Amino acid sequence: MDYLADERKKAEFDVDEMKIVWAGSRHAFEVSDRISKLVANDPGFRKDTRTMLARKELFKNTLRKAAYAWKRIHDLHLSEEEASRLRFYVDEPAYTDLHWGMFVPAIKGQGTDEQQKKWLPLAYKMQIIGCYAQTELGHGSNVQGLETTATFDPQTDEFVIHSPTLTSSKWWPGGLGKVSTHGVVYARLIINGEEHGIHGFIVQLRSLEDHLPLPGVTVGDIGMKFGNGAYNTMDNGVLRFDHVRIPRNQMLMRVSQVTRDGKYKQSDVPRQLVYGTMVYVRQTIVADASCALSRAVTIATRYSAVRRQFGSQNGGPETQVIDYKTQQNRLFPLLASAYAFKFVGEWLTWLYNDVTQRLQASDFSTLPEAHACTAGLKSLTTTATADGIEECRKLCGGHGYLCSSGLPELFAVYVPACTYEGDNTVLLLQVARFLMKTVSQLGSGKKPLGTISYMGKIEHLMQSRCTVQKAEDWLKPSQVLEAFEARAVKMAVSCAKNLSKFTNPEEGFAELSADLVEAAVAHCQLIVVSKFIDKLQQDIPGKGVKQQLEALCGIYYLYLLHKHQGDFLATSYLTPKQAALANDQLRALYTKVRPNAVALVDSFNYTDHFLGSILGCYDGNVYPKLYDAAWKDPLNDSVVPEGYHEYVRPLLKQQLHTAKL
Ligand SMILES: CCC/C=C/C(=O)SCCNC(=O)CCNC(=O)[C@H](O)C(C)(C)COP(=O)([O-])OP(=O)([O-])OC[C@H]1O[C@@H](n2cnc3c(N)ncnc32)[C@H](O)[C@@H]1OP(=O)([O-])[O-]
Ligand SMILES: Cc1cc2nc3c(=O)[nH]c(=O)nc-3n(C[C@H](O)[C@H](O)[C@H](O)COP(=O)(O)OP(=O)(O)OC[C@H]3O[C@@H](n4cnc5c(N)ncnc54)[C@H](O)[C@@H]3O)c2cc1C
Repeated sequence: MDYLADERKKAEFDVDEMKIVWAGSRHAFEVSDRISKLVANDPGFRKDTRTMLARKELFKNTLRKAAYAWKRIHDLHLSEEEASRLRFYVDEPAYTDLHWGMFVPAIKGQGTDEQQKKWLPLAYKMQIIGCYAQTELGHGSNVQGLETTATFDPQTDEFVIHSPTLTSSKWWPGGLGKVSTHGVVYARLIINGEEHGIHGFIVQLRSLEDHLPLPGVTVGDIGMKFGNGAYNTMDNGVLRFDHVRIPRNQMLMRVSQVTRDGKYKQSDVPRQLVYGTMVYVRQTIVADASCALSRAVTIATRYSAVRRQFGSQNGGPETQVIDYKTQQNRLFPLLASAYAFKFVGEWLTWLYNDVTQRLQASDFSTLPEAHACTAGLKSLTTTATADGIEECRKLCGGHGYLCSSGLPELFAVYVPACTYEGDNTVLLLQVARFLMKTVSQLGSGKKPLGTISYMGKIEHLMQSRCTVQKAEDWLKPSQVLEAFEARAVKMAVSCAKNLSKFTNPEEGFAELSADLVEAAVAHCQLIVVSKFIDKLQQDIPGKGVKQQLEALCGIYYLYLLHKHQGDFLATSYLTPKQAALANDQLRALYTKVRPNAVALVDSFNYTDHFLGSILGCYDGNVYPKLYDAAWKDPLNDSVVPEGYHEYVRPLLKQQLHTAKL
């Protein structure tokens, strides 16, 4: 029986068409739908006991699943696209994520043609397994501060890789701890006693015969991480080198080269391309944020429609908690954010591909913008998603705290996204630097382009005032864009003015960094809002689909406007009355979305297997499933628990004795 059938009947739009919008295209939908069902129906990919397994068992099971996934990919002759969807729906962090997601891209992006020809076929066939070994015990954010050294030995035409201090131990790389045979290792290049900064080197770590560490290599796992199951399926590792020698041609040499006679040569590509893999991965993290958030929102929305508390009239049913405005005010902006992040993720993928093509044609002009966008949007979307998953847990009341809700594990797996691939604050400071540079160049005649083109309208935006007179005026895209642009420009200009009061700019930057981070957030929110609005300019087929997306877009920006009212008021763009009208419109949009809420999360097309949540199951039959699951807990295997006779019975006996006295 479908306990959510009444909710589904209320939908005012074509869910099948929305599924295609969410997937990105009909083709993407068909691949995703087919592969998600394939994984869901295969007992080899079960994950329902994951949070109960001890680490060793958990890890072995992950190795089994990764090998099984590889076998299925081969047996079924899956394409690259299908294989990546399969790994996604298996839904278990594994060493393969780093192999495919960082090791291979690092070689592709930073290796010469010759190096790619040698290493990529081995990696594609998984005849070698790689990780991305950059972070050290002492330094993660400050990449220039890494201490591992790679010293060129002209006698033997080799680099000597060495960990000179405890803090230079590599620490965190996923897949390194127990599995990787190779790593792209980042180290300080030294030639003839002279330092040339951080470079990537392909280093073999373990024997391909018996998997033992090669001479001079010390390697292991760094230990349990936050949560049950969760990211503990990954072998994040520690690695030390004791004068390990590698051939010269294992330095990744696309950006710079070391010649046979020890000359350091820089290509005509910018040095920052050494950071290229991080730009690539940050872009994929933005696309993934919408997946994690939409998953949590699906659980919270379905459960909120099933759950009833208070409000019974004449013995009738109680109120569905989704009908409380407070629940809507917490849930619907997250639903809207999931869609917003999807669309900005699609756009960012486009931007990344565009910059990659330009780089190949030696056009480096858009690299700073690509860095600022990937860094800023990675920070914005992962922070909102991690907070959003936790909010969804609270939206599910007490039951949200059970592992069977799926939310604790989802949070534990997701939350390190705020730290890995760049700490979110550190990344926003990068955006702030980019904004300050842009403001300082405004008078120079250099026209700001792309996501900062609004800075070109600085004179108008600094003077302009909001013209909203009634709540519906907040539905006009031009009005909304101007509001977000004026806020962003005014916050950036205010920071620039305050910075100019310092004689030492770096000192000023450090002192004002909290304000600079807020200016960066305002800029990034403008990008997300504008990309959502751009999406709505496209032809979107399907009955009612566009109207629903318009309502969600409105919720996204009006919620932000409400939450950051202080910025908009302080920059004098809005009056308090206009801010109140925005809030009226926001409530009206909640009412519009309410009957469509369950159908809007159905449009994500997640299987029950992928959701991994009793509260979020498609049929809404929550209570019997929760009740049954409780009895399956290993603690209920016996009626009297282990340890009773040892630790509880003696206490009870003692109490009986005291009672007699
Ligand atoms: C999935 C799970 C697996 C996880 C894996 C990991 O976590 S892996 C580990 C992940 N680890 C991390 O994510 C570590 C995070 N840390 C970092 O990425 C860097 O240390 C930094 C960006 C914070 C500072 O960089 P810095 O010390 O070089 O100092 P600086 O600020 O002075 O910048 C100098 C110039 O370079 C520019 N520029 C910078 N980056 C890029 C870029 N990517 N592209 C293009 N350009 C870039 C910058 O704009 C500036 O330009 P300007 O003004 O001269 O025109
Ligand atoms: C689950 C997980 C997987 C990972 N996988 C990999 C991997 O595969 N390969 C790899 O190489 N690394 C990996 N990492 C490491 C990761 O990239 C780093 O932890 C990350 O870049 C943050 O660096 P940090 O740990 O040095 O943090 P720190 O920089 O020490 O951050 C500590 C605090 O200091 C603040 N801070 C730091 N610098 C500044 C500043 N300039 N201004 C203001 N505040 C500042 C930060 O905001 C933060 O609050 C992984 C990490 C995790 C958690």
